[in-house]
Amino acid sequence: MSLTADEMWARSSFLTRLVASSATISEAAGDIIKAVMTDGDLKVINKSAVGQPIDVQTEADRAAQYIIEKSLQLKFDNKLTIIGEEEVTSEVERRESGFSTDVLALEDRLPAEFKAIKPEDVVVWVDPLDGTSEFAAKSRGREPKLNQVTVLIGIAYKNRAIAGVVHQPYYNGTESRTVVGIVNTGVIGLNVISQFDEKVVVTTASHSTDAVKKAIEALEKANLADRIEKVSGAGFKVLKCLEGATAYVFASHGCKKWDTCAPEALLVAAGGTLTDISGRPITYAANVQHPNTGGVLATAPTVNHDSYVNAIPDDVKAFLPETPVVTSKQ
Ligand SMILES: Nc1ncnc2c1ncn2[C@@H]1O[C@H](COP(=O)(O)O)[C@@H](O)[C@H]1OP(=O)(O)O
Ligand SMILES: [Mg+2]
Ligand SMILES: [Mg+2]
Ligand SMILES: [Mg+2]
Repeated sequence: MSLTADEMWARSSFLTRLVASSATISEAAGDIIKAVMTDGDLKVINKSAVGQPIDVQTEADRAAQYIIEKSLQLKFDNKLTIIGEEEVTSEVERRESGFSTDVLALEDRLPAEFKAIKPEDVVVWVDPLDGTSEFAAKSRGREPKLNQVTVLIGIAYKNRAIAGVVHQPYYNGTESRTVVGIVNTGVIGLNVISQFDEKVVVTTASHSTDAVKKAIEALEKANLADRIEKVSGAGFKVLKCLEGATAYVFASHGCKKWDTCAPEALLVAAGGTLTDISGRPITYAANVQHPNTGGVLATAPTVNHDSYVNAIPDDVKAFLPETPVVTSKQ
């Protein structure tokens, strides 16, 4: 006899409940993102300091951050440590209290260690809208590639990314999809490709630097990159690595912990790997500095991660040090 949704919730551990709620909340955030786009006034601001490269934020980033944080804290009695890209400023009335029964069905496969996780053991890393430069492309006179926009909710335990929700509001035009992964448990929402006819390496479309170019050239020389695809968003690039690309390489430090936590967990759950450019694991402790100072290197399932790490030139690695863990607030 199959269980009702409420019965599935009642028998589930905290982690499965958190991921199941995050999946549905990411979809509510996706609805809000689409509503802002339909409304047409993105209310774009530049977050960066004077003299720094432009770093845009829109009303969709702000409103999506708001609904995600408020809904998660309401559902879990304000017990969560949430670190989000944006401040919780743009009020949205809606609270999402639903959850995905597809995610709750993973409960039986959850490792015993994960079943014992409590709210105070986790850090939730939220990027309410990854790929803002695409979302806001029209403000700079360019047609946006909206399928590159994602909502990212990542869960870290003992400093490691263990569960991730990657929601694509415009997966297929206006149709959305939600992809979820829990490490050592499973992936739902996408068919993982792990055989490759050619080595496609994805990298940044909007934040290229000399080091980024040098890393890519070295991979080409080592026959590890037959074709380069420049696309936006850390979430979208990791989805690419699950659907035919071999690697995601970003030898720069603009990408932050909320960009990589959910994608890393999803990729690792599928059998892939995500580290910094030197092969060091990325730490998601609550007191870690936010920028991924060591860059990002992700490889698809069945790909030899070390071969990519080894091909990155030493001077590029030296330029991208490991992220320090700090005790003071940043
Ligand atoms: N220099 C930077 N300044 C701000 N955000 C950055 C920078 N570089 C990367 N990011 C964030 O990392 C993501 C992946 O980078 P890229 O698309 O260049 O590969 C971007 O979508 C952006 O996230 P967000 O859109 O959430 O601000
Ligand atoms: Mg941003
Ligand atoms: Mg981002
Ligand atoms: Mg963002």
